[in-house]
Amino acid sequence: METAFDSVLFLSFGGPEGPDEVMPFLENVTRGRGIPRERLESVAEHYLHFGGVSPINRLNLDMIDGLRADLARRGVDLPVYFGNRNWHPMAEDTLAEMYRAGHRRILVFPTSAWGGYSGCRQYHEDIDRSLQALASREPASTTPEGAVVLRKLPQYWSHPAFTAAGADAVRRGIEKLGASEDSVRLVFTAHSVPSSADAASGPAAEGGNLYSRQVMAASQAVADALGVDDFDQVWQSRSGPPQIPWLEPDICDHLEDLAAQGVRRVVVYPIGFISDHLEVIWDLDNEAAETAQRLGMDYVRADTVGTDPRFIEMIGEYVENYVGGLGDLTAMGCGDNGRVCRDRCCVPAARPSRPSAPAADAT
Ligand SMILES: CC1=C(CCC(=O)O)c2cc3nc(cc4[nH]c(cc5[nH]c(cc1n2)c(C)c5CCC(=O)O)c(CCC(=O)O)c4C)C(CCC(=O)O)=C3C
Ligand SMILES: [Fe+2]
Repeated sequence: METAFDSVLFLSFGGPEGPDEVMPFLENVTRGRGIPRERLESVAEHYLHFGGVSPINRLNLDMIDGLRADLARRGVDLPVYFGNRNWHPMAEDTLAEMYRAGHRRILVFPTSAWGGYSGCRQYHEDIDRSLQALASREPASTTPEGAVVLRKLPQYWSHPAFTAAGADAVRRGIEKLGASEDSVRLVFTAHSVPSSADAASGPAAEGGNLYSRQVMAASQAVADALGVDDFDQVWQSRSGPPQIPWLEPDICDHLEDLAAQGVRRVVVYPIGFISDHLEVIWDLDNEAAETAQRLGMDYVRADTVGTDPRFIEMIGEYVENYVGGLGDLTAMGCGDNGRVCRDRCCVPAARPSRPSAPAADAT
């Protein structure tokens, strides 16, 4: 097979690997974001509750293993590298390593399914920042002969495999609750974002709110696959000062409302994330689970898609479709070298780029 692309960068958020890394990691995440210090300290405690280790890196490496096997099955002979926005291995370092290994045409798979600033644009910014770092480390990368292309793969929130894997996760969650006379309320959750950032994403003609509209459409698709008419869309893990509006309702407030309505059994599916990382295991398995328990509700948190074979195959399918250089460049979220997406996906930026690069050299 002729390959226009020679490698894959699996690009994610990053997470600490021990107690000493928690604060430096959080400082990278929140640099220039105006997140109150108290919020940082309480989030640090969530990480410290798990020994300062976020499961996110291991979960990403598991998906990468799956992807490697899937690519081998397809006969797509591309190495898969791993890099992050906020912690080691930093995307900047991984890109330099890839460059030194001779890779010049790189497909980037982001671990966010979504559009909008946090879901899409920030990954373009990571690519841009990594290229800037490469220019100073490897000046040849700025010459025509040494030039690099990093092509971000499209958003996959509407891919049938994402829907099917999610529907099965919910099905398993419902089974875990066990049989009962009482019906089960299905609740979808995704990471909250500032309402202003949500409003600013997506074509103005369509009313902005790209991220929340995508999340709701994805939830609707999973509900349809399950034949469920009644479900709720809620949000989680908000940060930022309380006076600034973020997408609501929050999952815990919503559980209170459901209990007041007499709902006794809930399955919560974190459709906003692709692995059971800290935002899932803390905010849902601890906080929301405790809230449900206090309210006397039966509560099950459904699995994220993670290493579900259909989801891994979806990633492999994207790589295979784009490897020859023929993939659809107009697909939402797709773009080269950190240049913003077509279709006015996450333009205009809800916020300026970060004022400075994160501490890529910190250990
Ligand atoms: C839309 C979205 C996704 C989904 C898309 C995607 O997956 O990319 C996501 C994922 C994640 N968010 C994560 C962790 C954090 N997010 C924070 C802060 C923020 N997230 C935001 C949005 C999102 N976040 C926003 C608008 C902020 C405010 C500050 C800012 O504008 O940047 C903070 C700061 C502290 C706090 O929570 O206040 C942390 C620690 C982890 C890693 C978990 C682990 O370590 O296992 C993951 C995968
Ligand atoms: Fe985008």
